[in-house]
Amino acid sequence: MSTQLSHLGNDEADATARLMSASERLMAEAARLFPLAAAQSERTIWLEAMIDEVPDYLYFKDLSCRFVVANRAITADNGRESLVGLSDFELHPEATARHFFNTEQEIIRTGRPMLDMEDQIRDAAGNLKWMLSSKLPVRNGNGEVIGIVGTARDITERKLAESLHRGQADLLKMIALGEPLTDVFSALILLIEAHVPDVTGSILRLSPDGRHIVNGAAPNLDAGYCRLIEGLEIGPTVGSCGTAMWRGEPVIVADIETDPLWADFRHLALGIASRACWSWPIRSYQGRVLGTFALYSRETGEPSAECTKLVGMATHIAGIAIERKEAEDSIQYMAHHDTLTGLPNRSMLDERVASAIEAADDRGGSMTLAFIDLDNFKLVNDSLGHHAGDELLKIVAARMQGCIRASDSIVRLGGDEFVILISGAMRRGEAVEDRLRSVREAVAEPVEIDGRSFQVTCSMGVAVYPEHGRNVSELLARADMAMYRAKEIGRDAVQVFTFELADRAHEKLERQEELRRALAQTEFFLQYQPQMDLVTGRIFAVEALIRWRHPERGIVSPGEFIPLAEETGLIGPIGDWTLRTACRQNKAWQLSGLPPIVVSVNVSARQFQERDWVERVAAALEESGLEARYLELELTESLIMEDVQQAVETMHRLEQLGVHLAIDDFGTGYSSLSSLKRFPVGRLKIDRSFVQDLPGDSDDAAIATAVISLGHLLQLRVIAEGVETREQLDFLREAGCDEIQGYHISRPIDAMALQALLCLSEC
Ligand SMILES: Nc1nc2c(ncn2[C@@H]2O[C@H](COP(=O)(O)O[C@H]3[C@@H](O)[C@H](n4cnc5c(=O)[nH]c(N)nc54)O[C@@H]3COP(=O)(O)O)[C@@H](O)[C@H]2O)c(=O)[nH]1
Repeated sequence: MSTQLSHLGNDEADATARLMSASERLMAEAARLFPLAAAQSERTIWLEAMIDEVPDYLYFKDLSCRFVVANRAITADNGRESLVGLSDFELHPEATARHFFNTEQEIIRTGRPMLDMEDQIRDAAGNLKWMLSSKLPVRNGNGEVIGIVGTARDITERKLAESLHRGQADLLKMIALGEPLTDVFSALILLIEAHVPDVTGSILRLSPDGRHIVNGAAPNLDAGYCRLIEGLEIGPTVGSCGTAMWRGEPVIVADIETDPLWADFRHLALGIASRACWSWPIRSYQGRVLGTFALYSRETGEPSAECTKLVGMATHIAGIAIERKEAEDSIQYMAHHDTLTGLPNRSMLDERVASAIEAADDRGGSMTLAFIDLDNFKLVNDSLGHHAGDELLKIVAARMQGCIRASDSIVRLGGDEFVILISGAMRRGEAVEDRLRSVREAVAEPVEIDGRSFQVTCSMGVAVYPEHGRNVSELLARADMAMYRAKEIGRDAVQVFTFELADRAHEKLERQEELRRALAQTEFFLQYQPQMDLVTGRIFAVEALIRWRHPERGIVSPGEFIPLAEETGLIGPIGDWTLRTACRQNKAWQLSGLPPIVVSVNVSARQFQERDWVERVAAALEESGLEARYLELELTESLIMEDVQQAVETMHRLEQLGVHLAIDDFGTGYSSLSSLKRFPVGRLKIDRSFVQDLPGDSDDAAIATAVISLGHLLQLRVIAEGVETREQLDFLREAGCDEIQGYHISRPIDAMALQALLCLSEC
């Protein structure tokens, strides 16, 4: 056979040359093996015999595309004795044959080979096969094309593996893109059905309670059958799937008709002409059973090893899909719910308020937001610990949820803050306060945590759409504002928002800003009010009293700004400033040669409760160089009574520093005599209110006398404040009071004036 390839391109010439040289080598090999077969006819016989041994298809066709030579592989696969003289039209369906014919005619017409073509054919046994084929022109000695030579190789397995890979990749992509689980399941089942002949797949899931069958997908299984098995309780003999889920292991039923596992359900399966059902559990990464992947077959029997391997892949992918969906669902849940109480959270509130507003607009109606804050929750947290605080929140949340109507929602904003959304208008004659009463009452029911029983109340602020705000943040801010007002008026109350409230809050905010500025720009200063020993007549101490030199309002008294400073937390830095300034001033008086006196500084509750308060007192003393015995801290009765245990501890630490402690405003609080005994204080200060009507008011006279006696019984010194008259002084001296403070001696004065006063009395 001679070859003329000069007219072909390089690649094509190479391929053709390879094929031709392979034939030549084949012939040379035949000549080497059979040197004695010299005659051409004999050589042809040997050559054909050799060609028949090749497992790939090898053939030669003439110009009309009829087989001239065809090896055994192609002949047998076509179910023939010989293909010589036949065309593809006699072997394949019309469309396939036409495709082959057109390709081959093109090769003959152009003289160009066609290499590595992939074609799908059906063999004589009816099996679909994928073939990789190359076809090349064959020329005679004159270079004329006289036919084609073709080779083809069965690549069905490789194609199946490729399609399986592609299918898996597509499935993983679907999972990654979060496509619906039923779509992923259906694609998975179709993939397996495409690779396992004559089976119908199904995926079932296990219900969240771990007890019931839930349909996943079964694109080719009878829908009526699927409906009938939905919700069945899994168990030791519940067909293949119910049993596989129950056992957590594959259940291969080769014959549904006889297998006892199907006793109660075989009529269902036989109704859809299924004779075998093989079910494998789908598991989570940690091994939890999530569902089953099952294959139904019309024939009795067991799955092949290949099928079992494929299903292994399928259950793995189904497990990933379900776990991902569960993770997605739980992320969604967490994004919209509070983990502690299980109530919806702020993001859910936004959505619900938006749709409640929409509904109100549609009906021309309204909706209401109630902002709820537990009263003194911090106290529970601080005194009983965070565990108790968390428990309380859970209990209260459940109680509130139990009180609201199905159409309303309750949300935890965070901490001890909740919001109730009341959709729609109130009923005729019903006020919002009535609607919220049951919630307040439920909250106020006694709570028992860790063996301790106590009660909490709550304060509520209400804002109504559309009167009080147009959107969720406006409504929430206004309900919050109203809630603060409810706290201000004594807690355990409901306050509906009003625009006057908003003005007040705005004003407050402005004053708060002014306070900040005052601190930054040192607009504060101290005045000092002398305290006199009634026996010696000596000024032995002064009380430091803060003042604010406001740029527009002039001197502002502490009674006006201390409560706001306490509320906003600014009392911390303001109190520090007072303490440091008073210590520095006292030291300065000492350094100026005056006899040492004690400076008394007021301490607010919030300051006193700060964790590092004692350290801050120590720092003020150290910084000023003042000895601790020349500093007295005035604590009010009510401050101490907020948390007696804690207060006594802090007082002892202060006592260890060496500072004096006094109880201010004595008589206005509720200190019990037993607790008073435990306070390491040196002085009681009779409140001004009991002094101002002395000596005329017999009640006040009795109280003042009693406080003096009580103080002395406890070995405390007693000072009376607000002494304005000689008569008051005389009465107090007569009653045994040790010391006095008041306008009668001196109004609060600045440091220079006090220095002069001290100098006058001492020098
Ligand atoms: N936490 C802090 N509280 C402080 C500080 N400085 C003052 N205060 C507290 O503010 C309240 C008002 O104080 P103020 O306007 O300074 O009034 C004090 C005296 O001026 C007033 N006083 C004294 N003598 C008389 C008198 O004869 N008549 C009369 N009508 N008033 C008099 O009494 C106030 C002192 O009270 P007290 O502290 O209870 O001794 C007041 O509660 C201050 O405590 C501060 O720096 N921090």
